[in-house]
Amino acid sequence: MSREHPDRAGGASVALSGISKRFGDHQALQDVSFELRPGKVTGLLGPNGAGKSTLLRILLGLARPDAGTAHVLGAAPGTAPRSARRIGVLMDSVGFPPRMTVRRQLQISAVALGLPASRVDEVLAQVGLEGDATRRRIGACSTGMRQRLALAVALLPDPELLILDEPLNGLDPDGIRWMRRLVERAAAEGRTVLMASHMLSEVEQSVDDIVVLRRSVLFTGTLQDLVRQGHGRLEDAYFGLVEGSAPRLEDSRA
Ligand SMILES: Nc1ncnc2c1ncn2[C@@H]1O[C@H](COP(=O)(O)OP(=O)(O)OP(=O)(O)O)[C@@H](O)[C@H]1O
Repeated sequence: MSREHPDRAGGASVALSGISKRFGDHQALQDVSFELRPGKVTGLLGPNGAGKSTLLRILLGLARPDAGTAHVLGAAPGTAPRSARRIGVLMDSVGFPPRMTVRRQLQISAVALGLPASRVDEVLAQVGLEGDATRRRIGACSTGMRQRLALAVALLPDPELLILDEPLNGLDPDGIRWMRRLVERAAAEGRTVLMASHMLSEVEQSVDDIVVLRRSVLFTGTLQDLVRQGHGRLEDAYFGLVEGSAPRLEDSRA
């Protein structure tokens, strides 16, 4: 099954070229370039402070790069027509108002996006939040339930592009398997999925392509090619890249 969207015809749905970003005297991103393809899940890997969240914020138009260009669904970040309904974002599941119920939070998000109320029940079912769980105050939800709610908000608009920052946080093994299937299905439907995660073993099971970031792009390509660099082990390939890059990172702070 493949969804038809004009921006998906052939080209990349996200293209970054030469993106750099500095905070004071700290160079957070340096000359970052890569592309994301429709129908693929791309894993964004990198150690703490590598610049992953900064990059996601730039993609969403929440931060401005100092240099470089970004195209997201055929436009500059944050400017694609109807972008709020074409991009689903899971970045933080702790920011919800604690006294709000799960269902009410989704109803408000649906109204804000101009979506029909029926969409709320559809996504609640999709993320496995039904019955009593939908009437629970968010403050009384488990971390895993909040993560499912955050994903439900991301899925509400039936987006072409899904940006997921640490989507597996707080999920139990069953939740992790469920998330993997959901992401796989999203890609099979022709969506573009970018997933930042520290969980290498899970990334290895979920993604088609990989970007390894540590201020600069250390690798961009298929999972298969990266694993081959580690002689069959993603972990070895990852640490080979990341540990090999450490001196250059320190040099940059001078
Ligand atoms: N608004 C800001 N002001 C100053 N420094 C910032 C700001 N945002 C990020 N940084 C710095 O930029 C670097 C990259 O941060 P970022 O949060 O993008 O990394 P990350 O890869 O997402 O890390 P983590 O895996 O820990 O979430 C870090 O050194 C961080 O302290």
